[in-house]
Amino acid sequence: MEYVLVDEEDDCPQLVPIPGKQNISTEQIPVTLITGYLGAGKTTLLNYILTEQHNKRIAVILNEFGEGSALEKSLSVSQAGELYEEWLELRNGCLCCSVKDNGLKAIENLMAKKGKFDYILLETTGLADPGAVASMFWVDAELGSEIYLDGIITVIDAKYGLKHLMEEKPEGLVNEAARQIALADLAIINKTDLVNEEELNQLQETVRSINGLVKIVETQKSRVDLCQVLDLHSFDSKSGARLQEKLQLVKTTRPHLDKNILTVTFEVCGSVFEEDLNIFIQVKNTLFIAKLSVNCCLCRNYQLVIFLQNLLWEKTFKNKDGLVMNVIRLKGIVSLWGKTHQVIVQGVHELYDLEETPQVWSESEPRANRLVIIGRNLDQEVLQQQFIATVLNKKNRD
Ligand SMILES: Nc1nc2c(ncn2[C@@H]2O[C@H](COP(=O)(O)OP(=O)(O)OP(=O)(O)O)[C@@H](O)[C@H]2O)c(=O)[nH]1
Ligand SMILES: [Zn+2]
Repeated sequence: MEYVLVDEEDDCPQLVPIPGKQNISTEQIPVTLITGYLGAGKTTLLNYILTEQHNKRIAVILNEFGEGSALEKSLSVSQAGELYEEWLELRNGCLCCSVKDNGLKAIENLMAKKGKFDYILLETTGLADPGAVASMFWVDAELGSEIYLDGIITVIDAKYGLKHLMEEKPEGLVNEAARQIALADLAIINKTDLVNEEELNQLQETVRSINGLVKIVETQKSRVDLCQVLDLHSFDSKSGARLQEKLQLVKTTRPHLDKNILTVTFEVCGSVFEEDLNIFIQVKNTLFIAKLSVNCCLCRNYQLVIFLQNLLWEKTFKNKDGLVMNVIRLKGIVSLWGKTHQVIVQGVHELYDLEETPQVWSESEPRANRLVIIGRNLDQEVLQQQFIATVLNKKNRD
């Protein structure tokens, strides 16, 4: 069942079913976001994918939208080696702020005109915040869009990557290069021909210290095995089985350069207690309801919801220096009371989502909740304690 949000009186929105939307075909097209600092090798990667790929109709969208104020921007789309241009009207001249209204619609219009693509690659500018673009695609997919977010790739310049990561930003601002790494599912360290082994190791370590979950590959001329790039299913439950193993390998990191961004992980045994209460969750974020409505049976798990809300929206968690924790990406597997299947938790900035995976908890193994959180000012101990205090039922802890 699909829902739309009807925001009647200020803060009490209601969900209303959209008639006739139930039977929408689920054949959605994956979109992969390609981020990376200026000159890292994004376009080289796109060209490589287009020439390597033979059995997919891939559309490449180059988001060359600068900071300028022009209302119309062109959208270059290349498909099967053919290049054409579309004109987009952007209200505020920046794709990340308007992708939902315009960018996505433009892509859908394009498909209506030119026939469906099998895959979409979207290159964002070196400075755009990929998190904003990513969350829009993510939410839209839940709302019945034809497109879903498959993964986020960042291309890093082996020679200048460290320098970009070390750039000091004014108080409160995140280093863009670090943020791109924090969000990524795959980091491609490109131009390895320009560095020696020691430099390469140092960069790898730094990338790993920011994002303990990201897969790192090294390339020259962005030549990477396509199965490492496409169809990653990083945001859906299809990654469930692999994810559990992967999460177990992740370690809490010590920040190397950007003092702030790091990865924190913890495991708490037991199941999250599912209160069978008809509590109306106080919601401030409309996108959140939109997402929860899709998984309505899970949202009753309000203790977990409260933990996530405190972490992502209320930002009530502080580290030991009193600095507010700020999450860029979150991933985990939780065990809900009464559910035989593992549940995936995903978060990008302030959005999060719970989804049951096809993976069943094994009878012989104790159930556990494992979270990996990437962001600023995180403290592993504090987060684990908060998780236990907020989420785990008392009965469970004793
Ligand atoms: N030495 C070396 N140069 C490379 C490699 N890969 C790409 N380049 C060069 O680096 C330059 C920038 O590559 P692009 O692919 O245009 O980088 P980009 O990230 O798309 O750059 P912007 O779109 O400006 O942000 C080009 O001149 C490439 O030929 C590599 O592995 N080694
Ligand atoms: Zn923007």
